[in-house]
Amino acid sequence: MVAAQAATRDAAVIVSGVSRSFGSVRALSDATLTVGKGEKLGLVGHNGAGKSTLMNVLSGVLRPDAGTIRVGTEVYSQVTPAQLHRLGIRCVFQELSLCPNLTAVENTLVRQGKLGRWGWRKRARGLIAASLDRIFPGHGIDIGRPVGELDIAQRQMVEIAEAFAGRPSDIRLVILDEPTSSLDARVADQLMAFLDIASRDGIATILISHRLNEILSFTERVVVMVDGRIVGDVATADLTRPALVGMMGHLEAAGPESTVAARAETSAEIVLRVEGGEDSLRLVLRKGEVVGLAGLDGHGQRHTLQQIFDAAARGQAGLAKGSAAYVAGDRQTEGVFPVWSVSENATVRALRDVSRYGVIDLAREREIASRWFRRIGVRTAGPDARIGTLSGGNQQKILFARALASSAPLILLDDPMRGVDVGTKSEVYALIRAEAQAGRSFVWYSTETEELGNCDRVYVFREGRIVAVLEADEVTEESILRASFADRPEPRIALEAAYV
Ligand SMILES: Nc1ncnc2c1ncn2[C@@H]1O[C@H](COP(=O)(O)OP(=O)(O)OP(=O)(O)O)[C@@H](O)[C@H]1O
Repeated sequence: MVAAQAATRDAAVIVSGVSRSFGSVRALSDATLTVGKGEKLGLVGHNGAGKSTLMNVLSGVLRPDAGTIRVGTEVYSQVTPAQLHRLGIRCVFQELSLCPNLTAVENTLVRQGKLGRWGWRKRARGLIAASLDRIFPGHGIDIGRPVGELDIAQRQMVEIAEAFAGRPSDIRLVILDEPTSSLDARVADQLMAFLDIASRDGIATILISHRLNEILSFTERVVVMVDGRIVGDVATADLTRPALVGMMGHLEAAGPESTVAARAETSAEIVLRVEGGEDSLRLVLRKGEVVGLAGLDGHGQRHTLQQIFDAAARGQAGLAKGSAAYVAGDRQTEGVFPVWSVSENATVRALRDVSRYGVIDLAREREIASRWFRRIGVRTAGPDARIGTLSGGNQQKILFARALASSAPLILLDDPMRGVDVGTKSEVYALIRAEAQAGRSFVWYSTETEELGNCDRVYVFREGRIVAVLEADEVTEESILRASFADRPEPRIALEAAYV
């Protein structure tokens, strides 16, 4: 395909003919790529296309089977992560890589290595605090807390700040794998504005993202991967969204992702009501409806979902016991069972359906799993593959299959499309609508504004309260931000909900 490679003399890094296989899966095939000094490069492709594998080779985490990496004047066929860190190549991993029992400050020491024997804590604190303040002004993160106690968006911010900590002249290239997948629009914008500054400082970035609008707005050049190969390399100015989706392969060239128009019957029975006091805005969910939760991340949306889930798990507040299934976006801490197979992960919520007299019927387990994998388009080597061998987006799809394969009438979605590719997303949106039409009800928290257009109604949260209700056609980034920052008296809502 077209080659719009950066000029070699200004190259920060040159990857030549790199391949990597996992057993029979050829994850990366003869990849060749030049990243220019200070360049903002986008890397896109369907789930399992090989993007993370390329990044892992570039960061020294994976050894390539063939090919070389050139950094400055040196050519390497194999490098260690420590070597690459010294050469100024840093990564922000999709499955965040911070040690959860250490604080952000201690993690900085682990990353940076040499901070001296004495006073390292103060130096590490200074580095991470400065980096967080520079990229995410007003972040409010306590860098002295163990990282495992931070929510997923905060962990993502710390991971990003770690990668950019230090003098710009020491950093050559930062690869960011889905860095905004848990960030709300405001924080994602802060990051994008910072990437411009980094670029002016001579730091090159590779942005891997399924948020194609982000790729089109913030990069200079886009590289497209399909099935382990680089199939396109185009200046962003010459691209449109449909053209980009088309280049990503046999995925439908969808327009904007919010394509699900059907509306639920307004007279359908109410299945859930989250009540406040007088004058407060309440959340009402009817059978067959899809309602969205929006607003800046961390303003009570996730907490509300968890309260509903807990009430359903205990059979309280009018909800039948076990009537809700939860799809977590934070798959690392709340989602997958890492040493289980993909079918075990998918059917764990439907154990009653796949067992007889307390014994799991393996054939039935595989049958249910395979059916849902086909519906959701999971790419896996087979139902017995370990879930950890799947690409991030495919792992996320398994969590979806788990919830939908259960018989729960109420599905709670906690920003569930993290890292899912654009083609699959539109299929999953249609699937959600089909399940809603069949009588299931959905409460869907999303940090992606576009996605909320799929909902019948959207509730905007601010400081633990619902401050606005938007109809689907009123949902825009601007209307959500306006409600999120509205300077007016707010109705009080008690999220210790009363359910019907
Ligand atoms: N450790 C592993 N063992 C076996 N197969 C693997 C392993 N890591 C990756 N793969 C396979 O390699 C292929 C490429 O995966 P990769 O994670 O690079 O995709 P990706 O483009 O980053 O996808 P996503 O958008 O979902 O993150 C997939 O088929 C995946 O299942």
